[in-house]
Amino acid sequence: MRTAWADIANSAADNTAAASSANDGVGSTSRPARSSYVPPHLRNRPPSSDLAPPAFTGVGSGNDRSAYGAPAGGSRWAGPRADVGRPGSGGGAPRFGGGGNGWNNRSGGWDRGRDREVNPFGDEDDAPVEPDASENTGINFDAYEDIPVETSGDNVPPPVNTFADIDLGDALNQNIRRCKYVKPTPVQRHAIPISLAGRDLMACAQTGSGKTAAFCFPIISGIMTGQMAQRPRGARTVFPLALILSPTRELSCQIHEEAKKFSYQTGVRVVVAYGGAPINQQLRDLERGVDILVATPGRLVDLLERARVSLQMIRYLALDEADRMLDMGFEPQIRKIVEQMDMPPPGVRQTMLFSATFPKEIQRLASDFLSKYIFLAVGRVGSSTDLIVQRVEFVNESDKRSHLMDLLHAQRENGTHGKQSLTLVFVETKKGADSLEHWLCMNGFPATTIHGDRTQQEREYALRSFKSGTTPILVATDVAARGLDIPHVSHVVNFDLPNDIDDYVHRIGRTGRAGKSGLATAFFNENNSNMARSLAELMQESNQEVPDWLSRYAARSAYGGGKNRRSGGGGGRFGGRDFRRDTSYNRGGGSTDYYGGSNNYSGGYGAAPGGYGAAPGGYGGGYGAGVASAWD
Ligand SMILES: Nc1ncnc2c1ncn2[C@@H]1O[C@H](COP(=O)(O)OP(=O)(O)OP(=O)(O)O)[C@@H](O)[C@H]1O
Repeated sequence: MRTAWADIANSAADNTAAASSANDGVGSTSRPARSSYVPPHLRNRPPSSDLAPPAFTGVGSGNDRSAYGAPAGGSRWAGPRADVGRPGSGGGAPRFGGGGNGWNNRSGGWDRGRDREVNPFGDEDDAPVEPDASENTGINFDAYEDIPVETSGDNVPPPVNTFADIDLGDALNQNIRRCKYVKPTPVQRHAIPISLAGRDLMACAQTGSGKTAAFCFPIISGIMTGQMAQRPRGARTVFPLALILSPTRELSCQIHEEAKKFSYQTGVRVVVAYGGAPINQQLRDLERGVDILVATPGRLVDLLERARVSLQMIRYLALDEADRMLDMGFEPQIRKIVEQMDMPPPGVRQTMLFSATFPKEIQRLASDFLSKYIFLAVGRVGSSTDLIVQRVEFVNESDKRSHLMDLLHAQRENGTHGKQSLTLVFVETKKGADSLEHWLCMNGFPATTIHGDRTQQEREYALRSFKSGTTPILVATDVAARGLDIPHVSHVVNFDLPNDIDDYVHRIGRTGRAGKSGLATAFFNENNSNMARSLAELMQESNQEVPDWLSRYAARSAYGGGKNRRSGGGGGRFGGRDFRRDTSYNRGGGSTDYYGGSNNYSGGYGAAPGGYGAAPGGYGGGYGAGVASAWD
């Protein structure tokens, strides 16, 4: 692994030399006035006269995004790198041969007048960081190595094995080292080259497997190195180049924090906007400049309607938890943002959709937002990682509290209920969350709660208190089910099971992240019989022991009950993966409208077991009002 970083270091040294010889002398010597626009790739350039403006090589592109500046991944400084070896490089992502050192080796951060970039890595100095064997170094990441990967679409760029295989630029590489990421996770290995090649992407990979970096790295790198058209200067309107949407405020904040780390000293500025927090502070942040806007849909619509944000210059659109963003709760807002405002259309902007789950009906909806996209599945669509030990226990409604108490006592006795071991308990309703929290506290188990009826301040306080271990139990509704990356969550309890197996996958995915193991316990009773079959299948698929009684429930129950989205007529859970391969969607047969050409489907999964998914019933899913209201 160290070799990989040594490779980067060596290539960086080479690149420095290349950059200085390629550039001869017209750099700006003074900091621009606050009002003048400075393209991101120029912001961190040394204030000396020894750097020339870039020789834009106008490298060819297989995409047609040039109307909005350079083709995504197409324009790089000083021509393509020979060692990148990306396929279809006509439309590939040639890199700037100088490796970006011309501007990346400056430690000053943003050039925006009064702003000084805070070091998101804390007090560490700026010395290069060697990977530390204790954290994020890929321990157990080997657990992901033999996961089957499926890609489909036209001319899929091959995966890379190391970060050194992809030229993300020195500043970003240094931040990757600071994050102590030694090697890319499987989804990163596949998704990053695809995105750097300028391709649209629908990516499905297990919870906790590093999807955030998989969409952030190409965006940051693209903004750093791309030739962007001059952004208009509205009186108070800002024009971000990238938009990352996520369904909850907390997740948007988390992505913002991550993206700030990845973009530290790159000159790329990331701003977050989300509901429940004072808009004025967010407006002030936006006014200071924004390249990447991370937002929840509601607050973004507000900003768009006030004309404080324009999407006219968007080059990159990423939807995290994309299936959630496009289901019934959010779809109208997302359509408004993406289709009815001023965002460039698919094929002009680059669109990336990520989630751990992707029901086929949602895939079909999502295809409206994409152009000639590549479908990537790392592991089975909607599967959970077998790093999570799943247990299901039959517990009657009236016994749930005492059963939970037994579990917590056992944890305490085993010494696993310390600061380093957090327990997340999911319940169905907001009232239920408050009442369980109160009861736990009364019984000597410090707990807090997060749900949609709490103020944003209370939600943030609860999350902080949980993360720090002050209250090692968090009782939550589905507002905390997706995306949150909280270290040391060792146990997820589904006190109330959700009505949708995908929600279960996301909930239990709050543990067993980044190669670490975790435990998930579900309380099951008669009220959950519509979940029996999908739950048993999911457990089987993740090599878990399925109790006999659950198998009997599963055998009795048919798909299609309740709100099980899996029952949808899209072929079911274990059918084909990319919905474009499903004959019921394949209008023309053979090569379809969706592919826009031949495909190189490289699947490798066995046939669907047991005829699952043949059940009738269309997409009858959806969320009860109480659940939906937990979201932003
Ligand atoms: N290459 C890497 N090496 C080591 N750790 C990594 C790497 N990439 C990501 N991580 C870490 O893995 C954890 C999970 O990443 P992330 O939150 O992006 O997962 P995810 O796939 O988006 O999960 P979810 O589906 O729950 O949203 C994070 O703590 C992140 O810092």
